[in-house]
Amino acid sequence: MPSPRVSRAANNAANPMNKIEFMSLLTNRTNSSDPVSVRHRASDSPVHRKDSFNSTSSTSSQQQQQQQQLPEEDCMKLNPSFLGIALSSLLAVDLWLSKTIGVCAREGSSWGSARPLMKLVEISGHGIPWIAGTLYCLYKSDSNAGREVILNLLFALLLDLVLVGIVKGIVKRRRPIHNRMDMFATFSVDKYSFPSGHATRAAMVSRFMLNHLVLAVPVRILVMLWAIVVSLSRVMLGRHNVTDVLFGFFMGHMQYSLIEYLWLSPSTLPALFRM
Ligand SMILES: CC(C)=CCC/C(C)=C/COP(=O)(O)O
Repeated sequence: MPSPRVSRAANNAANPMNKIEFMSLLTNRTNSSDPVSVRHRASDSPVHRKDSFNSTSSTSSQQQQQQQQLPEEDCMKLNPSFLGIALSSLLAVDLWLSKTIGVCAREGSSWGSARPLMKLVEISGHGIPWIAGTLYCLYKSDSNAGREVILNLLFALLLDLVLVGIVKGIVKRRRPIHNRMDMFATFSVDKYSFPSGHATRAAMVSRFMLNHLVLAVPVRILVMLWAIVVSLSRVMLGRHNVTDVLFGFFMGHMQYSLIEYLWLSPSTLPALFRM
């Protein structure tokens, strides 16, 4: 049986690269006072070890410069930032929670029998009934104050469609894979899910109604519940992830504040109110 020393020597003779690589590691360790070798030692990644072999076979200054840059690149790959980890974790929780809540995503899902009811809730927050209803109220309104409020609601609904379309087009987040795309009347950007247009509309319209209509307390509670149910139904139907709806709800509130700021009135836009 050959001794370990003899077999190692035989191995090195068979594969000279082993010996060279071993020597290059040794050189890096022994020259610890040399700043360049300390830098080399900073990375023990296989990529870098391969490069230290190259440095022994070629010593051009360009390659040395390249080697000095590599450890920092390696660090970036091996140590992702805290923000990166936090975002990936949030995404994982979002996907898991959305799949868990998506109990009406299919007829065969655990709450599949409630799907037709959820689709009615979906239509109650759709843009077409809201725009058509607002136009009808505008046509029927006989007071200037009423017309002003309804015109601003129409403006808010149109602005919502534009802003949601822009954000969806920029973010381009796909709808959840468990969603069945059987939605009523959609635009091309509605293949994207961030943010939920139903959630923005529900938040904005409910705030608008609570602030500009005189409503009895039970009706006010119903309006708030409607906004919550419309938003929740988006995840239950599998149309959206939780973060799409949460951001949509927040964006709807912001849109309402924008409408308040841009409020159209006979003094700011007299031509619109002369009709
Ligand atoms: C066709 C019109 C006037 C509006 C489209 C409304 C719609 C389908 C929005 C998408 O909502 P989600 O982003 O919540 O799925």
